Amino acid sequence: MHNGSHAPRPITAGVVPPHSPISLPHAVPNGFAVVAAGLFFVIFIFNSTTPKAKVVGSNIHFLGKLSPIRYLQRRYTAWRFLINGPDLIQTAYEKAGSKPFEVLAPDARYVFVTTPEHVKEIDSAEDKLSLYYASRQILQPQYTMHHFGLFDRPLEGTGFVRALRVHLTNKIPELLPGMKEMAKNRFAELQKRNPVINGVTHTPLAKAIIKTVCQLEAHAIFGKELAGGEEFLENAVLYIEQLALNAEIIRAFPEWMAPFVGRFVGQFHGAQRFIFHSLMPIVTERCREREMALSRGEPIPKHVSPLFHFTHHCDRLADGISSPLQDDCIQWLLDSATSKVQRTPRGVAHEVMAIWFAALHPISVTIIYALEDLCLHPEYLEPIRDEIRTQYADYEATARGLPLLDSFIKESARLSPVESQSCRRRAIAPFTLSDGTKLSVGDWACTPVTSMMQDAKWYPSPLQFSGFRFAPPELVESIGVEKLDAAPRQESPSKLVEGDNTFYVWGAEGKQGCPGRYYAQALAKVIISHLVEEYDIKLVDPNAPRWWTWRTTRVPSEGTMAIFTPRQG
Ligand code: HEM
Repeated sequence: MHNGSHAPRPITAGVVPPHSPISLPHAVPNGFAVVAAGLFFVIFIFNSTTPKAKVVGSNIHFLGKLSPIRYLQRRYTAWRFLINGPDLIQTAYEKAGSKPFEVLAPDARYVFVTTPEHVKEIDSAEDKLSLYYASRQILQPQYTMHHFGLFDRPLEGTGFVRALRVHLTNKIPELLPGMKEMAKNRFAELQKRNPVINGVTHTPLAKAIIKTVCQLEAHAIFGKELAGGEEFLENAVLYIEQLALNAEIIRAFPEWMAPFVGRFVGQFHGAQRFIFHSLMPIVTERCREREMALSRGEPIPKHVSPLFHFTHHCDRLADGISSPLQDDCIQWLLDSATSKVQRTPRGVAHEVMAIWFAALHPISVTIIYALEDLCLHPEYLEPIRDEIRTQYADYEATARGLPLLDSFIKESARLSPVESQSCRRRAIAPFTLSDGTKLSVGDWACTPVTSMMQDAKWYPSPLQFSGFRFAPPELVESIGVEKLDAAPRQESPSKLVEGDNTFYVWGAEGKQGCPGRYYAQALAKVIISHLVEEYDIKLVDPNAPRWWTWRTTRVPSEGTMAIFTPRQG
């Protein structure tokens, strides 16, 4: 078992620490433990025999087809997946070669594929293998996103993908200057609340980064009215934590019990209601404005993001040079909606809540691990700082550049990815891969993203951290540091946002891949640039566990403390 400290084997299974999104109580009374164990056993047996295992042609074996011992072994492995997922995937990956392989979880059978041909097959069978239904199973949105899911998303695609892939991506150059200023202010403000020990501020790294990212993303996604309120921002983070916990509880039970369990657990967690009811008046007003403008044949009013008011864009606007793209995510969703229901206030509010879930966690975690890696591999700091000092202004003006930082983040994401499973598609109809592997309704197709990114077939010295592995070779050579020059590199340079047949961090390369990736990498560059430029950073305990795992997700340890010392000059 690996605990996430900086030792080279990054595939981990960890213990669940307290105060984590899915934390367990420290000490439980004995009587309670017995009842909980009994309940767990009942659920275990019950869940193992629910209708989802009885689909026609399923490869999930149940009691009738297997010996009782074999059956119990398989169910035990399935439940072990919750705390040991990445290791189980890695073991199966190593055995399978390039063939598809199966890993069982308590509530699904996962079929992992690794060849580009198979990935293409699973990505292009949208009528049978659905990203949307996989997401629904993960998130349980009916119970965790204030009754989202009352309508089914049309299979031909949705407006929210366009809202992010086209509108948000196009807007990055205009957002960038305001983002840095906002990151600076937010981080400094959060620092004031952190404990001072022996005259030094100790920063809980995960919390500080999540809250900083939350502030920046809230402006782009929820709009200025909401992003300015501290209570709203607190609830925006809490909503994700409660969602993750509630969805896990619901998934521990058989599917037919979800409505009861979902309604029950939902009562204790109010952040989803807070977010929904905060959004509704704003979205309703936007819908009304839009309808009125359309009925009068007038242009639809645009809402300017406050990020524009920070730096030189402010001057440009003052000079009368305005951009036609001055609006926010609520606006883009309304503009991009493909059905009437998605243009209703409820529809838009739900889409915003779903986007928020996709947006906040993975990029925050990517930034946290990259900062930790910078502390653990300080030899990269000076070249990166130098690049920021000499090229950040260009980056801000063009949204292009910072290749060393880009490569460093990519290497960090390769060795400490947020997820060990990507390209998830749930079978909504039976499906057969070209090699004859069958998926039944309810099974999932997916890729073993961590195992592939750490395979010596494609990555030389795959477990060695090489921060400039993906940077252009002549650039690395020009730094003139032998140690960095000698570290393993890929045959061709590539950028963080570029996926390929061995790098599925952003999902499949087809139209279903992550629509927020360009914004995500900009956010990471802004926040990391600001922090390394303004502070010397060190970890209080560089050997402490960095993460724990739940299913396939690597959750940053809340106990990781860092010291940010303002740099002179
Ligand atoms: C490091 C950060 C991020 C990572 C690693 C990441 C990764 C992914 C992956 C693997 C998928 C599934 C794609 C597939 O299965 O083919 C996905 C989907 C998605 N991502 Fe990201 N993402 C990140 C940041 C963001 C951000 C910042 C946003 C929003 C601004 C976003 C919005 C979405 C949405 C809305 C989807 C669902 C697309 C759909 O259902 O069709 N992501 N992302």
